[in-house]
Amino acid sequence: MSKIQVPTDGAKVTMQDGKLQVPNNPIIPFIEGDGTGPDIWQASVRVLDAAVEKAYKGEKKIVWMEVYAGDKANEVYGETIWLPDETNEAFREYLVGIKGPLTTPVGGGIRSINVALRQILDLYACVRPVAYFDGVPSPVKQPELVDMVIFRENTEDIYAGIEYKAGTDQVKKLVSFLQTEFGVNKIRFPETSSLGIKPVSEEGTKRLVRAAIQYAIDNNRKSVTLVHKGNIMKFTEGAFRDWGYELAKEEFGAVEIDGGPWCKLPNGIIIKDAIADAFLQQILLRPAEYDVVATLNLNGDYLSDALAAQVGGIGIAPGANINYVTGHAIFEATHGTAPKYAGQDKVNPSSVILSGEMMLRHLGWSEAADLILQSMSKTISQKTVTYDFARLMDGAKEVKCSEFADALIANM
Ligand SMILES: NC(=O)C1=CN([C@@H]2O[C@H](COP(=O)(O)OP(=O)(O)OC[C@H]3O[C@@H](n4cnc5c(N)ncnc54)[C@H](OP(=O)(O)O)[C@@H]3O)[C@@H](O)[C@H]2O)C=CC1
Ligand SMILES: O=C(O)CCC(=O)C(=O)O
Ligand SMILES: [Mg+2]
Repeated sequence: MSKIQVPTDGAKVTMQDGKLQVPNNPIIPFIEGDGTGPDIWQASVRVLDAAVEKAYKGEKKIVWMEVYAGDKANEVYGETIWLPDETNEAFREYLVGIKGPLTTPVGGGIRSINVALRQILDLYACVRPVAYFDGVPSPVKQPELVDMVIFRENTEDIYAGIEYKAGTDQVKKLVSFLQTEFGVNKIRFPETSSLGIKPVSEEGTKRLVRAAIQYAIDNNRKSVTLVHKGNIMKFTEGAFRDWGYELAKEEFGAVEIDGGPWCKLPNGIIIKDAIADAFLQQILLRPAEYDVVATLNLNGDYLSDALAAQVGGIGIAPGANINYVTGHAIFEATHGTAPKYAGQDKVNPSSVILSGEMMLRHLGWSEAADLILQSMSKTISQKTVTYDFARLMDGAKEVKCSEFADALIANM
């Protein structure tokens, strides 16, 4: 039986001829999230609604529709249900949605619901902009030099969840197959190994790199860097690099610089690559040299949190999961459920609010999105901040999660 209450006063976002069609009263499905999710969502939704109201004076309005996943799905649907089919169907039907973080247990238990949503809806690009707001406390000397947008492949790599546990019949069969059919003798402890499989495809790589290059072109960015560990994982991460360059040449007219492999698009955008370990030190030492980044799933996960830390932490790190072909998109913060702060009305809601800002821009409601950015800058410059910034800022006024939302609304 359906538990989702479909609002009667809204209309669907649709996709026609590759363009999003957005009514003035779009129905937007949302998942509140686990842990600190409910506190953050309650603060964020007020800010998003206030920005839309201020920008469009009632002419446009988001019609929210709650859908369930994680702990709340358990409460609403019963103990074994974490991601109901009708939640997937709602995101499929209404195209654009937003979610809070959901818990994933370590070692055993359910596989990630967050990853499942991306896979089920084929949201192949995880887009995470990382930019600095003046006044945010940062561990680096010149955080303002960080202005990057991560395009993380979101459906492949070891996140595909193809893993076999040590000691099981499955892993024994797989080890034996590798040894007998392929002569593999490099599994150091075959009796006690678990195995994981890392699928990386040409199609998966090319659609992600295509999105990253198109984004760079549309937003006048300077470069796209393919980040990989292709010296070690030659046919997965190395192929990601090669397919990326190939696509840049075949579809975007890139030509090699000084014999390659770096190349340049006709409009001057540089396509380059970096090995992931070196890249992690370069972003600390020379962040201004990097702009749009296209990378594989695991690298992108690590990189997102590391880069977020450079501009103030994952309290202010937004993101989106997008399929540019079907138009499906779910916006979500980079951070997780921060469970130790659950129910304390304490954490920073900025990551979800800025994910909402990305969603408004994606819907074409840029006036409302701009209001959020302006008010975020103003509020931070007034040193009215949540605990995460307050603990590193001299003279800050520490406010609760909900009070930070109040301050943002007052500053619009
Ligand atoms: N997309 C998703 O839904 C994601 C879900 N997860 C899941 O979340 C759960 C917890 O993961 P964990 O590794 O602890 O990572 P979290 O991102 O949840 O939290 C780690 C630390 O980051 C800081 N932090 C996180 N969110 C905020 C915020 N909104 N404001 C201020 N600070 C924040 C806190 O730092 P401090 O302690 O210094 O105050 C917190 O202890 C796991 O089950 C994990 O799988 C993780 C990532 C993404
Ligand atoms: O799904 C999870 O629990 C973690 C996912 C994650 O860390 C991410 O997507 O950045
Ligand atoms: Mg992560």
